Amino acid sequence: MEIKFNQHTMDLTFPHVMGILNMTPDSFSDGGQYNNLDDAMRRVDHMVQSGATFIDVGGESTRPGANEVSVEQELERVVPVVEKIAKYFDVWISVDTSKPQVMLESAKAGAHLINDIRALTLPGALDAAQQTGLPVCLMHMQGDPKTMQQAPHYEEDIYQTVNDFFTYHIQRCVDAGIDRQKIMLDPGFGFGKALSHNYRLLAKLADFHHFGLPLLVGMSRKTMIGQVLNVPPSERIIGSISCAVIAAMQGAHIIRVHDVKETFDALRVVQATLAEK
Ligand SMILES: Cn1cnc2c(O)nc(N)nc21
Repeated sequence: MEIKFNQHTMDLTFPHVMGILNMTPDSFSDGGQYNNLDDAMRRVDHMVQSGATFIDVGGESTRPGANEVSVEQELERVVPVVEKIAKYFDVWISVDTSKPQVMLESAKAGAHLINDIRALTLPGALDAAQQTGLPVCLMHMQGDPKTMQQAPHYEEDIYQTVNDFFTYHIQRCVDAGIDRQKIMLDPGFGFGKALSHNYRLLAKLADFHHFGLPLLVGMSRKTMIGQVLNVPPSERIIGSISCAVIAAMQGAHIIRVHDVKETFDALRVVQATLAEK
């Protein structure tokens, strides 16, 4: 599995670790420790040295209950960081945004992937993504971060709901001129889902391979782990690694995490196993 775009080839024939770089003051897990560029670059260096081959740069917290951020604020938080990572590091840069302007500016600054938790549904987002020519990750979410966890409910099987969501949004992107081969899919763990919804999606993750597209997953330190272990985010690393291994053993291509070194080592054990399948 590989994605070709703008003279780049993204090799997804092995599982990748995507390191999280929250440039937000309220990120639910790293508490916004990286409020300035130098701290952010030190964090990126640590994650790349630890095995991350993707860095996901976000300027708007997407945790449950999070407030929205202005486009100016998001541009200020994200674009300089994307620019500096592109200049100093050999790593795929993902921009975690729903705003068209942030997509366009980040692409100009050197981003390689658009990671939109809202699946390009804000006004102008679909066209902006198409204009960048970059690969896009389409993630399922019910509702929005502010309210999504108040009472998540699905009339039908969550797998079917997410599967139909992917079918619809892939077609929407193709109709807008985005090459189908540039699309990645993500079930959106924790985005408008109760505990059972999250684990059913994890249990059936491999069934999404029928689309023939890369799968990106993010479960790191999330409530779906906290609810099983009854521990705070800082004590969810073993649960997070467990989720990463369960996903990678089912062929997930990109695992979005806080704990890069630990996940990288776990994925190398997964790779050794899959190589003997
Ligand atoms: C920004 N962000 C937070 N959680 C995420 C997840 O699970 N997937 C993707 N694609 N992005 C996420």
